[in-house]
Amino acid sequence: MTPSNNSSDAAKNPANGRGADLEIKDAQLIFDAAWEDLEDHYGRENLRFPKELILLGGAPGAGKGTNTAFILKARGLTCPPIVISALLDTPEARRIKDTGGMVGDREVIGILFRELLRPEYRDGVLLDGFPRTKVQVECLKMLVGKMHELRHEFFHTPIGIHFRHPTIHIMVLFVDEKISVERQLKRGREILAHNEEVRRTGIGELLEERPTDYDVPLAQRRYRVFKDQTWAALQSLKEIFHYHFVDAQGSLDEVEKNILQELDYQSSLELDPRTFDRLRCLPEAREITLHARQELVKRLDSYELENTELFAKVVAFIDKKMMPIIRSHAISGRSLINTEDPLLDNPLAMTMLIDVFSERGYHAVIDLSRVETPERVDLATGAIQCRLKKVFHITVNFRGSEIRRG
Ligand SMILES: Nc1ncnc2c1ncn2[C@@H]1O[C@H](COP(=O)(O)OP(=O)(O)O)[C@@H](O)[C@H]1O
Repeated sequence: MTPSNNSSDAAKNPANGRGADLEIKDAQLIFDAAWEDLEDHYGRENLRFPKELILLGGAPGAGKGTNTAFILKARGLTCPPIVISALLDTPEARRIKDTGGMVGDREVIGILFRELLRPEYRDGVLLDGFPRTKVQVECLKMLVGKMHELRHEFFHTPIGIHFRHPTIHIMVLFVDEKISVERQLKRGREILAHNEEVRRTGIGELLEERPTDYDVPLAQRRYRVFKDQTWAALQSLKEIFHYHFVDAQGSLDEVEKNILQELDYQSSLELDPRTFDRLRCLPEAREITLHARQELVKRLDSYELENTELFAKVVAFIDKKMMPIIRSHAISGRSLINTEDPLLDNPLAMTMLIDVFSERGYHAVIDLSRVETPERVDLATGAIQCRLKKVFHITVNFRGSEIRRG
């Protein structure tokens, strides 16, 4: 594998004219190659990935390394984290990292996928620094897709237990450029001091000295690369996975508090996979309210165009039969209208009525009751024959008048 590949480098820079489609195609090619390699090397039944992935992102110096142990403890994980930049250790990868750039997606994906298969990560693992680009984000989505596919494939087999429902958390530690640069330089100073001490005493291990931790323009470049590429790429994961945004500007204590708060809040969402599968067909309230207004407009226009006659009847019904009553309740803002009009037997007419009121700023609710009215008695048997009467109770609420008596 080559340390850097041109296609993904180009994809990382939207300014060079390559569109999102090409980025996805790149991702598909990179993913397919990496996946094929895994299947050939390990066999499909051995592609056992971690049940839980915690993807820790954030600007350089945001505190990813600093807070890793704390996050692992909070999630009950005991295995060490996977630090992506530490995995990328070829001379070429080092050269790119030293100048504040990013190593090619092909290399990152290839190395990471293999690493994820290590048995110690089965229950869950934290990844520090992945995904960093749009292509890596797409590859992550494809990987999770494959994890679901394998889960279904092996569900009813003796090895089904190794293919559990994956839970993916994205945690982004946010700091601004000023703090990012300050903390990168702080880390540089700490590492220098540590290494001097190791050399002096011969005790301990030397830490890597990164050029970006000692040079303000390089540290700034790293921040900007993060902001332009990684930040945007991470946003697209919000809708798919558990997404935690953590303000990491404050003191260590404050950041820990923010992390716990985020994890606590989201843990209520971590249902058993079967429960989740059962509920996921129901949209969340925010999803349906988000586009409610546009949907209403679309429906009203379609009534006018496609069901003109019925729509005209509904509007005439509201105008002639309901509005006089509603007007007489203008002070209270609440009126209840009962009707047996057969127009409302048509469910579409009912929907139209509710929609028209919504569009005009009212809130209408329809309730239906069926009343059996005795019509005839069979004198021989005593049986009573009833007629079914349908009564629609329409409640219309709106903002009443502010006028108060007295
Ligand atoms: N909340 C914080 N307040 C002050 N310094 C911090 C904070 N979080 C991290 N640091 C310091 O910033 C430097 C970089 O942190 P590090 O965890 O290595 O960042 P990252 O892994 O995100 O690049 C370290 O010197 C660390 O001690």
